[in-house]
Amino acid sequence: MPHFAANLSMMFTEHGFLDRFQAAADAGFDAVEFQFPYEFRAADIAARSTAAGVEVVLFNLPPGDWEAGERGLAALPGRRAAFDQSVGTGLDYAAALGTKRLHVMAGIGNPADAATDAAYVVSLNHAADAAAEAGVMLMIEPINGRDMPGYFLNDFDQAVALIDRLGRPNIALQFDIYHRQILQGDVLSGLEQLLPVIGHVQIASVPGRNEPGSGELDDFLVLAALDRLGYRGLVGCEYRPAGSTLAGLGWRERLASGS
Ligand SMILES: O=C(O)C(=O)[C@H](O)CO
Ligand SMILES: [Mg+2]
Repeated sequence: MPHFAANLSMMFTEHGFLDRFQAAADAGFDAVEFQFPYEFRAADIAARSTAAGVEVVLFNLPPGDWEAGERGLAALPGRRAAFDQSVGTGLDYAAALGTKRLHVMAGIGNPADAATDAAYVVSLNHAADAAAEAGVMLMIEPINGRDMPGYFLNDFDQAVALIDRLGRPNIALQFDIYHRQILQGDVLSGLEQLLPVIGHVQIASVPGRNEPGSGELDDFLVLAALDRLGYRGLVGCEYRPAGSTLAGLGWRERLASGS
């Protein structure tokens, strides 16, 4: 059975953010991830994750001005200084929390635009240098255009070609099964082919983005395939519980029992 991380931006939202660490531990998770921790002090988050005994395995770099529509800065030609600053902030939080994986959001932009593509490459190279010094892996994740219209990185082939082109050992693919199924399906072949460049996996049902096992895909078959393929990394539970978080956790027992 894969090693699961509770996504605290989507799960346990019955509690305030800082209380979600203990709630996840009480529900049997020893690892957590979340999207944006930046409205809280890193020291306060570290105190809660340490007290709960959960490892913080992944979060995102600051995404720019979310309210104004920004969804990351890496591919934005005019936002290089802000991107560099976001790398510094993300790495400071990672150091405080002991986190070894950071997701770099690309931003809204046209992949066919040469200036945008060039900005993305320069940004990722810069971030990879800084992250390497800190022993941190950077993740890039294709995101479907229904959830995030206009997102620059919206294709798995595009992401893998970029990882190859950059050739940086600390840049890897965040394979979100939910986005993959919406973007192109063929999930099992994708996992098998891309395994060498996958640094993190996330899961949610499609189309509802709820608990695994509640959508169109046989998520249990996909999770079994991850084991069979030898994936030993984390699987982030990046789903919105259909009801209460605890009531929805029965999928773990169903997975374990194979029913
Ligand atoms: O939306 C997703 O799938 C993510 O993993 C990111 O954290 C973007 O918010
Ligand atoms: Mg994701």
